[in-house]
Amino acid sequence: MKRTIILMLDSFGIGAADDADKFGDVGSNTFGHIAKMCAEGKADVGRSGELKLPNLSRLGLGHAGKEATGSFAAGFGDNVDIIGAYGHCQELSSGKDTPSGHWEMAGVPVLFEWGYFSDHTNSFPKELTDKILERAGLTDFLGNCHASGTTILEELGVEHMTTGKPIFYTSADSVFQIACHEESFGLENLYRLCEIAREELEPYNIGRVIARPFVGTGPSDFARTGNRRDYAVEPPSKTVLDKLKEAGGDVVSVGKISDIYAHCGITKKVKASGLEDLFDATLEQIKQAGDNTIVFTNFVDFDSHYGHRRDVSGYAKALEYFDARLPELMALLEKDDLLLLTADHGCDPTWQGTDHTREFVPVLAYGAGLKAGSLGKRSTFADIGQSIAHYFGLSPMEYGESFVAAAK
Ligand SMILES: O=P(O)(O)O[C@H]1O[C@H](CO)[C@@H](O)[C@H]1O
Ligand SMILES: [Mn+2]
Ligand SMILES: [Mn+2]
Repeated sequence: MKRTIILMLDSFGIGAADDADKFGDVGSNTFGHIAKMCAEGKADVGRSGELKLPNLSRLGLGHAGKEATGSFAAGFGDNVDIIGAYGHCQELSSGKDTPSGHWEMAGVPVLFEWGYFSDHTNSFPKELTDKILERAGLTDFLGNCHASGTTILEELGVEHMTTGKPIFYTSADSVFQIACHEESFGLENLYRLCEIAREELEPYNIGRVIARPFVGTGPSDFARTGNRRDYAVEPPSKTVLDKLKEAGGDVVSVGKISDIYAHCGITKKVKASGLEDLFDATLEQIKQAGDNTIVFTNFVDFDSHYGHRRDVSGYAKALEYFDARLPELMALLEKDDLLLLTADHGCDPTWQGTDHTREFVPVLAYGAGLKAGSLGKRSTFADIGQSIAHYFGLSPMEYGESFVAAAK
């Protein structure tokens, strides 16, 4: 029986990539800086002390971090019995965004440049927003800037609720984001507005439109909900997910995976939000998964709740929760299953600003006859996609080098 489980820890980078200078990210290290802050007693909100990730350590996380940066993260060292194959992957794609990272790990790096709205204020061309408003039957909008999605709600959420004007904002990512109140504006209205924006953005080469629904009555209780929806463009060529689907296999998306691949190569979508629900849903899908199946989960909270919010304690606590639940998941694995843990980019919560950071991502692989030990530095995330193709006996991907043997 052949099954691959991919646990995608959104934003869990393990040290500045070789080309971090092009992004202003030299010295960034999501994992390393969280561990350092924990060891210094500076990440004690809701948790305390050193970062403790015993199960990820046994899979090789600490060692992968050491190979990526030259030294072990604080609290991690050699005194662990390694059971996984571990490595660190450089990104080939031009951007440090979520779709690029995901597509590349499925074998399709993004070698073209995305469009960006790089002006921090008056970010959007008037002809674009005019068209979107006209088609949606609206007269005006708020925002028109780079922003953190929670800060902009504090600033403009009340005005949005009283005027009915949607909030349009962007970031260093190739995104057009729309925040609207779930009740006063309406969730379906927000989704419709995003679909219009997706169409009108076609000439601008923007990776994603993101619906950012929220609830609450004012800045003190505004909260974004799990009804976020990402409208991505389609990957530029077939990913390993498409290949397995075409070969008659199953590709189960848990959380926002399906959205990120624009629903290409997915045979089943399972909705879940929040770390606990995402983990529960993953376990349930592994229990149900038959032969020739990928179960692929995006754990988005690391990025959206903690990385972008620059919340070190929250990030550490979430990692410790994830780690504590890993044994439950590993107990469900069968002999030939392939377990892969990785990330799509960094989002160092100690870094300036609120954007992603260009980092190596870990690849921790377990099962499928893999020998414990180092896989070394991988020159592209596509090694993951190539390994999956090889494991399932699919035709090779154009990019990447496999680190697993084909399963019998
Ligand atoms: O600040 P929020 O809305 O979470 O936005 C973040 O999430 C988006 C997608 O990753 C990016 O634009 C990033 O800035
Ligand atoms: Mn991401
Ligand atoms: Mn992000």
